[in-house]
Amino acid sequence: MSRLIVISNRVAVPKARGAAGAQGGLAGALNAALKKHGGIWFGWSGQECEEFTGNINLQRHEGVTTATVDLGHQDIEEYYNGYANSTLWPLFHFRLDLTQYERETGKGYERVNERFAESVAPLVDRDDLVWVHDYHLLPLGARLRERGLTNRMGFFLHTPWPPTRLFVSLPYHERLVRTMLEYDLIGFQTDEWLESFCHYCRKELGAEVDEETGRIAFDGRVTHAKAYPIGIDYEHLMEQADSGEARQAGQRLLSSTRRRTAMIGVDRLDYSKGLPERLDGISRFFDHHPQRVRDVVFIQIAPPSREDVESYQRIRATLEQKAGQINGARSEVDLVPIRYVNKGHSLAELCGFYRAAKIGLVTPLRDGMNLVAKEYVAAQDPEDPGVLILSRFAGAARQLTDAVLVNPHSPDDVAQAIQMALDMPLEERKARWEAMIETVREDNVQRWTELFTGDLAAIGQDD
Ligand SMILES: O=P(O)(O)OC[C@H]1O[C@H](O[C@H]2O[C@H](CO)[C@@H](O)[C@H](O)[C@H]2O)[C@H](O)[C@@H](O)[C@@H]1O
Ligand SMILES: O=c1ccn([C@@H]2O[C@H](COP(=O)(O)OP(=O)(O)O)[C@@H](O)[C@H]2O)c(=O)[nH]1
Repeated sequence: MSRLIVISNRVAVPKARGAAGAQGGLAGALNAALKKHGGIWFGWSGQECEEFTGNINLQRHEGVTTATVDLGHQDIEEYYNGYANSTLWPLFHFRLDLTQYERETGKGYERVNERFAESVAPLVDRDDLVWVHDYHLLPLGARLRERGLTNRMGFFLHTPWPPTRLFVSLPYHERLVRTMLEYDLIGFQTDEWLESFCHYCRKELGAEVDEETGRIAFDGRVTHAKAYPIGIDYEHLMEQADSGEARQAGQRLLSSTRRRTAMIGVDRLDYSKGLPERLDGISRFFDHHPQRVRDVVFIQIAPPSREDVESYQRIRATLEQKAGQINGARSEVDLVPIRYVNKGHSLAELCGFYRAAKIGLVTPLRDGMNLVAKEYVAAQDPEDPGVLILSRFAGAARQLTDAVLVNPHSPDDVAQAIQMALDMPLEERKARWEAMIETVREDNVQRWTELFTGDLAAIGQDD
């Protein structure tokens, strides 16, 4: 079996940047993938240095070798806060209103991709499989090819890929996608994003695209594109869910809610997660059913994320204001309907909360996958499972079709789903859960890794 070289912006090293929970689903998923496969995980340390030196910090932790570099202030500003998170992230989540197009940040993005290529290239052996992740590193494969790497190289996009009519608003969009076609295999979370990418390649680049097989021929090269929905590390989650830490966390939550039904939301504080819209839906439920305010309590866990980006500062302020308004209008001396927790929790604690909460609210406006939805399902008591309310615009909705699917933009829809969930008979809850747990258990992160790396390794063998 070839060694795997995983390259991503975010690397889960013990001292990584950010509070617990702020690192999102990618870090946990890749950690699981590498434990299984062996190899090296390269990326940014999350630390800022005076000037980029290219010095690599090698560490071995729980069987995974990480190789990280520090970035200078200007690099972080232009590449991470700038082009990645103020241009590509909003654009890829269909938010043209938040997308900034700045030539300087684009240059910083190119520069950091160049630096990554320069630093990681010497670590790659001839037979290694190279697997690059996410929108931070779209041109990295091309930069590695320029350095003479002929390895099989794959790329996985964890976010959505936007429709062509939105994507073409990006200056130099053609140049960016041309660089992506230097990868041998490009993976997407769902067929929808895959189709949008193929559509772009056909319409804008004039590439020859076989929609059936995902074969894209352009400029004398062939790239394969396919959907690989990411899953959770099911076994690991079950161990965590069985721990004393999980039980304690669940108990703590239950004793604080007394006899009220707990509803839970767990999301990085990101505008793509639809948090203010979720509160609007809850508020609408209270408007329609004032007598039920005493029956439910909503707990939103929202660790801060990308705090140096202005749109993230704004969403935080909006959310705090909205939670305050609803609580102001609905609280009693012994009752606060919304608990907004601005810090992260361990997976074990989350499992305890998931199980104690009889409703899981996962209502992003747009999301590549959303692993929280799958974790919520996995953590349920099979004899008395809770109800998952899930946005139809999350990648996860393609697989979890037995969740209560909602339009997160509609407060009425969300309110109605809450009512339905609260009143759902045990039989129906069980039937829905049984239908969902199978895909959560089987289509796990190990399977995702095997499918992607298996396809990547096979490329070239029968072409
Ligand atoms: O690294 P950050 O800037 O702190 O952000 C955290 C991660 O957020 C995004 O996660 C995505 O990947 C998940 C796993 O595939 C998926 O379920 C989710 O829908 C995506 O939003 C981002 O794409 C990652 O690069 C970040 O590390
Ligand atoms: O306090 C928290 C909040 C979230 N998470 C984890 O962060 C990930 C979020 O992944 P998801 O795919 O839902 O969204 P992303 O943040 O990657 O966009 C999940 O594995 C959560 O368990 C965590 O460990 N602690």
